[in-house]
Amino acid sequence: MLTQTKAWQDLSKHWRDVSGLHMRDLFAAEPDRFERFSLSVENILFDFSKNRITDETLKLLFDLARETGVEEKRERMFAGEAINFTEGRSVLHVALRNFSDRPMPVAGKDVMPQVRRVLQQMKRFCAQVHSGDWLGYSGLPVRDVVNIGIGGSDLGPLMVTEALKPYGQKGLRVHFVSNVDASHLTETLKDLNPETTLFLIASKTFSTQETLTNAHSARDWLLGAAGDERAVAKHFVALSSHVERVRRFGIDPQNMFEFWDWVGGRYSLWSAIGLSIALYVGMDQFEELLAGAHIVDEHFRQEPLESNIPVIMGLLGIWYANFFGAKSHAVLPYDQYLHRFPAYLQQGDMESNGKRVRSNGQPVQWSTGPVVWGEPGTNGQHAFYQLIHQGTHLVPADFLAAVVGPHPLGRHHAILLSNFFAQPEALMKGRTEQEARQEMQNADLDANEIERLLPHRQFPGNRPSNSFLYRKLTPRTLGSLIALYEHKIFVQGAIWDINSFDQWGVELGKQLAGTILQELEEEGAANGHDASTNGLINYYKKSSGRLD
Ligand SMILES: O=P(O)(O)OC[C@H]1O[C@H](O)[C@H](O)[C@@H](O)[C@@H]1O
Repeated sequence: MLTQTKAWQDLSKHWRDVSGLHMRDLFAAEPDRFERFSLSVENILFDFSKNRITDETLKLLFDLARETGVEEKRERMFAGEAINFTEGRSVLHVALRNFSDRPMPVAGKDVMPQVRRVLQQMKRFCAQVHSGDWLGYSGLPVRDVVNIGIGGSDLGPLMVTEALKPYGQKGLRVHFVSNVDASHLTETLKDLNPETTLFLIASKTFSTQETLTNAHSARDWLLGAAGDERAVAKHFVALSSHVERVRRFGIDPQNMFEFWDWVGGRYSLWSAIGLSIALYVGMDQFEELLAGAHIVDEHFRQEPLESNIPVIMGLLGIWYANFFGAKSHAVLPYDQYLHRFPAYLQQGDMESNGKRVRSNGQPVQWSTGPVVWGEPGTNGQHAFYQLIHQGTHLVPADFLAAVVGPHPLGRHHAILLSNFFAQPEALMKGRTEQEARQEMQNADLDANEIERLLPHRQFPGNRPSNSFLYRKLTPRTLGSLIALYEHKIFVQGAIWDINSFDQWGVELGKQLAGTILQELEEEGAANGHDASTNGLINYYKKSSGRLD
């Protein structure tokens, strides 16, 4: 039991000793704090010195990782064991970017040949589309690619294609339709030409209601223009693990790019689900993305815990969630191209570690995954940073930025970076009473006014953050960044003793929606639910003329 491990108990005691320390004082006493508490991998500098930690804290956190078997669990993942124990599946997204010659076994069989086969198939397909050899029903090449998928079949490729805009291939545009709200598909298709549009139907299960509904409507849109079923083969490909359902939808399995049940949806952008990425940036750059992730996989697998970045990211998160009671974690990219990164990590982290049951079936007695949220800096500064600086919640935050911006435009990048450096500093230092008073005296406020405003204008600081400073947002660096977070999530799930790889909680709402959809479409009033749900459904039915 986690809370009964020696390391946990030592950490609890240690927390009482250090939680009152201020990082200002730690920095004043330790001039080498930055050198001691920063690491790097693949052009990414990870500075974790602005955390409420001492050497002893880190030592105890590493003890916790050891005592809870993080290293053994990591080995079990890389060895292809069925660590997704509620679904009996391996968790082997690392195989999708395995550039070593190590085999990756699932149930005793190396999966690398099939991984390479699909990569080759993606490569051939990208070449055909890029060269203009892949033709639509009227003989025109592809101009627009529409990925229809949701959750892991949307967020990863959407985030990556946004992040890698500067690497977009000329002439090919990508679009993402996820929401079953007809507005999403309608708005996307309104400016597209069916003759030059290619749909990627991305769904691991190929049974997701939103995706299939959108895919059927997209098919009708195409057939409305083409008038001939044979057009489907030229305009629809499937990215899925379920060949039978793909066939039933009417997509030729020849046009299917396969992945496997050992790839979790939220870990799938490295698989065939990444086809929109490969089409957009080219297969070479897609492989660079994989290579960046592979570098971090090797780092995670081989580095001792003490210099292992994802391990440290995970442990720091545990320090705040379980000892300081932090409930959320902010991800703040000072990089506009990463504007979907927080949204992507919301699924990655919250669907993985939003769990309340241990591996032995007992409820956990400790906090698990935090609420993950964020927006690009500097926008967030003008919206919600106030709460992070001065509110009553402790919000550990990750700051991310590139040394080299993609657009040399005036002083923009220097200004952006000045904010990237200033905010973590301000969070750490706060503003003392003395400083606040001095500032108001300098502004010639009268003495009474100064005393009245003093409590409002000082703030305690001591708010922790990590800074990630990478050289440039290349496909390789992006791959590394994403993999760092994937493994962080793994480390935390391992310590919390939960299954980071299932998502049963998502099911209940889906089942209820199925029943309600039927009720919306049939005669009469709904009466099988609680009074609120009945009331809402019947209000809707009356208002839309479906009920007298
Ligand atoms: O790829 P699909 O099978 O269509 O699944 C899409 C998404 O739907 C589900 O509800 C899960 O919660 C997600 O983990 C998954 O990524």
